[in-house]
Amino acid sequence: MTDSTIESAKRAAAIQAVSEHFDPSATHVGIGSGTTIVYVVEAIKEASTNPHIRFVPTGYQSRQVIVQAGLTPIAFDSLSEDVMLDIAFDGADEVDEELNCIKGGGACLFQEKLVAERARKFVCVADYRKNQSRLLTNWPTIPIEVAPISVPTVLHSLRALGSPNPKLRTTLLAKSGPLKTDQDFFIIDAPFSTLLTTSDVSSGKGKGDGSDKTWEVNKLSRAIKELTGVLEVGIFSGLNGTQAEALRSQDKVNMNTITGGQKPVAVYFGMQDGSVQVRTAEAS
Ligand SMILES: O=C[C@H](O)[C@H](O)[C@H](O)COP(=O)(O)O
Repeated sequence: MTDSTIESAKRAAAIQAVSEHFDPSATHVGIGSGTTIVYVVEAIKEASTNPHIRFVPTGYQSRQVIVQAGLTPIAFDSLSEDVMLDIAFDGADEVDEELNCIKGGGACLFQEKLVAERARKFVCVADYRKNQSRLLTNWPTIPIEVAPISVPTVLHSLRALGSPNPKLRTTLLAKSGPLKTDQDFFIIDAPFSTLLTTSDVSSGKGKGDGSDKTWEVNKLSRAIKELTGVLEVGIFSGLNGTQAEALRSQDKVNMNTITGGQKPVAVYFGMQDGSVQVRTAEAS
């Protein structure tokens, strides 16, 4: 596989995702982070002449991409409480067959989760390397954003949860040291055994509660999030925006629905042969 095959795959997936989900009459659109989102913004720029759309970035790089495309950014915390984003687009590091995602490979995950949960529809765009049936198949670790002072404690707790060798992520620069996120926090990358899906647990393939060091996606996400010092976990799981909205409209508000959905309603994978494979919530 060449770099140009991967880049063409990302571009093809972005073009199709935007043509099938971007509505030029939208008012608020979330824009994720990473290398794939650049192609999404290019495709949106092509498709839209509406100057009234406000684009909500998920961090510094994301805001730069919006501004460089000549689009208008608006800070997440300047949105009034009742405003939902019409849609959010983002990349992913790995996606399983139930559309659970690992994100944070580029150190953005906290703002990405805020934006995904605020969107009526969250759509992911990725290349073929990210397309797996279970999480932690090809992508090796769960990225976790933590308060700097908590690093030793969180590393210790992650080992207790079954992660063999969690590591503080460092910069690749000559001046070495921990990598800082947009919140000035640190990232820990924690490996675990390949994660079970909810259907694996319901069909008796394992308990997924970590008792034998094997975890189901949602259970692991919750267990890590509960550790003091953890700001956010790079697992996007649970409900998608459509499911969360349906429950909210029936007044079935609980801890899973009050914050909105984290999972995408659709993932577009650019393939090696130039085609695009689409995985949707209905099919999962
Ligand atoms: O931290 C970065 C984000 O979660 C990205 O969306 C993710 O890492 C995918 O990035 P890329 O599109 O560069 O593969």
